[in-house]
Amino acid sequence: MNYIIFPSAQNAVEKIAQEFVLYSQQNRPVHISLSGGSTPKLLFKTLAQSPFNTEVKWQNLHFWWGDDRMVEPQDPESNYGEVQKLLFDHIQIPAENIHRIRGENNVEQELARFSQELTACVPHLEFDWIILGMGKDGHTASLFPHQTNFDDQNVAVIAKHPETGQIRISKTANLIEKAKRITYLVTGGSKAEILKEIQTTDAENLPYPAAKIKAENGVSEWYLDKDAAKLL
Ligand SMILES: O=C1O[C@H](COP(=O)(O)O)[C@@H](O)[C@H](O)[C@H]1O
Repeated sequence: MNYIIFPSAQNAVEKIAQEFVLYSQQNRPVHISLSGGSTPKLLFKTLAQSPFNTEVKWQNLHFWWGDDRMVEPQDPESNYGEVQKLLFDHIQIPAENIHRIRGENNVEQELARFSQELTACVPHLEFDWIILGMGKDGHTASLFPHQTNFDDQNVAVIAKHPETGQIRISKTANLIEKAKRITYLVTGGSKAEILKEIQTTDAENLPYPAAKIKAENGVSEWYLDKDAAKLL
C-alpha cells in the first residue's frame, strides 16, 4: 500500500488541488474522474476558493465521475449535483468539459449513453487521474464487496447498493485499472480499521474492491489524513 499521511484532511485536499493546477498547465485535455460521497466535498470547496479557483486553467480539465446514483441532479444524493453546487457554480468551466452520469434518465439507456461518451472522449479509455473514495465496507466507486465482477470488460455497469437497494452507475474495475494514476482519498477515523486490514492482508484474501483495484500500468496511491491513518 503506497500511502501518504497528511496532518489534516485540509492538507490532503490542498495537495490534490495543487495537482489540479499542474495538470491544467499541460495545455491539453486532461481527463479526471471524481469520487462521490462525503469525503471529497472538502476538496470541491477548496477548489472553489482562492487561489485555486483562478489558478487552475479549468478549460483544460475534463471531469467525469467514478459513479453516480440514479437520482435528479438537485438531489443531495447526486454526486454530480454536489460538485455543481460546491465547485462548478463558482468557476468558469465550459459545459462540454463536464461529463456527468445523468441520474435522472432511465438506467439502461443511461448506461449505454455514458459508455458511448466514455469510449468517444477518453483516448484509449486511459484516464489521466482517477480519484476514488472508500466506504467503510471497502467499496469504491459503486463496486461493492461480493458483488463486483473484476473481469467485466465493459466500461460501466449498473450497481445496486447492498443495503439501501439504491440503483447506481459505476465505472468498472477494468476501466479504472487502465488509468495512468489512481488516488484513493480517505479521511476520518471511521476508516482506520479497514485501512489497517488492507495494509496487513493480501488484497487477494480480502473482499474489498478498494483493496484490489490498482492501476495496471500506472501509479496507485492513498492520500490519508492523520485520523484515517491512526492504526497504520
Ligand atoms: O457511495 C459512495 O461511497 C464512497 C465513499 O463515500 P464516503 O461518504 O465514505 O466518502 C464514494 O467513494 C462513492 O463515490 C460513493 O458513491
